[in-house]
Amino acid sequence: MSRSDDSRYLRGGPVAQRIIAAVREDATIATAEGFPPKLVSITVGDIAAVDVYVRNQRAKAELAGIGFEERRFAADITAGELEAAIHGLNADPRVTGIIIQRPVPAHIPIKTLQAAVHPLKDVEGMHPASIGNIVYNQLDLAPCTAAASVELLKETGLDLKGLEVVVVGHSEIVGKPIAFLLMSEGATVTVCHHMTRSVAAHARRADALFVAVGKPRLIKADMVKPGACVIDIGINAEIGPDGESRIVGDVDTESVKEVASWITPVPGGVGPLTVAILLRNTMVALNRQRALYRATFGVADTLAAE
Ligand SMILES: Nc1nc2c(c(=O)[nH]1)N[C@@H](CN(C=O)c1ccc(C(=O)N[C@@H](CCC(=O)O)C(=O)O)cc1)CN2
Repeated sequence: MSRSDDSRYLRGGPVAQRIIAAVREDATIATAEGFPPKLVSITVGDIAAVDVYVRNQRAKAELAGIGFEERRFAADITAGELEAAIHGLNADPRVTGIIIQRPVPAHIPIKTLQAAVHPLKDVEGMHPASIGNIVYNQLDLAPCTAAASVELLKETGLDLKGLEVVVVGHSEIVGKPIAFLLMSEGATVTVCHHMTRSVAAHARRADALFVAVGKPRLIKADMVKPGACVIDIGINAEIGPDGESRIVGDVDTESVKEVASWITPVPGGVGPLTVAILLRNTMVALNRQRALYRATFGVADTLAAE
């Protein structure tokens, strides 16, 4: 069966379109009221998968009526120089959201950069003070890839309460937030990582399996419970047999789709939804800024546009 007509594929595109249409309405109103949303992306160094992400962010931000600017920095920039650039963006009232694309080079402590972003402009909720919100079940602004992955699981209609979920990968931007988001929904969550003794043994028990490790085709059919939902979060660039660069996930899709009831394709699964959620988060951040202006200055909240 071809990719286009297989109902087992859980596609992010249709959900992303719905979200972007709603964001567009919000952004149009906010702009008319003198508060145009503007997202600034910070990229450090050259990484092909990140370039794909940023290209899609720009295209979808334009569709949603959100201003988008990319600031690119050389891989040998210092952490101090980057922090100074971020402080400049924090102080600029025209900038309403900041995203730091990951990964950054090893000499830059990512936590220091995230902590430099003003929490009100933190569109990923990755400031150390913001990431704790999901521990407290405040879920309206969560890290985008994690939120997109959970949103796709919800599309299956499975009851999340008590669902056996296994997350392979425990990064702070994807695996850990997924675990917290799912616990908030009542799922029973197991997180596997590089010290887990048998990832396969855990994975085979899962009603829903999330994979985010950056290892092409790590998960094979014999690691998946029949009827499970498999959410593939891997974005790995590789050269295909035709000599062209292509993106593949962490799941061996062709074999796993014979066992799973749902599987996210790569590309076309979590990726498009990640971008849509980033734009939705951008509006959540903007609305928090507006609420603060209102609380501080009364009704006038047109400062950003002036
Ligand atoms: N600050 C962050 N950095 C990173 C995150 C994140 O959530 N926040 N996650 C990944 C992002 N990423 C890979 O580096 C990535 C995300 C989304 C897409 C994407 O749009 N994919 C689409 C389109 C593919 C295409 O046009 O060929 C899809 O999968 O269908 C690409 C990459 C790491 N960094």
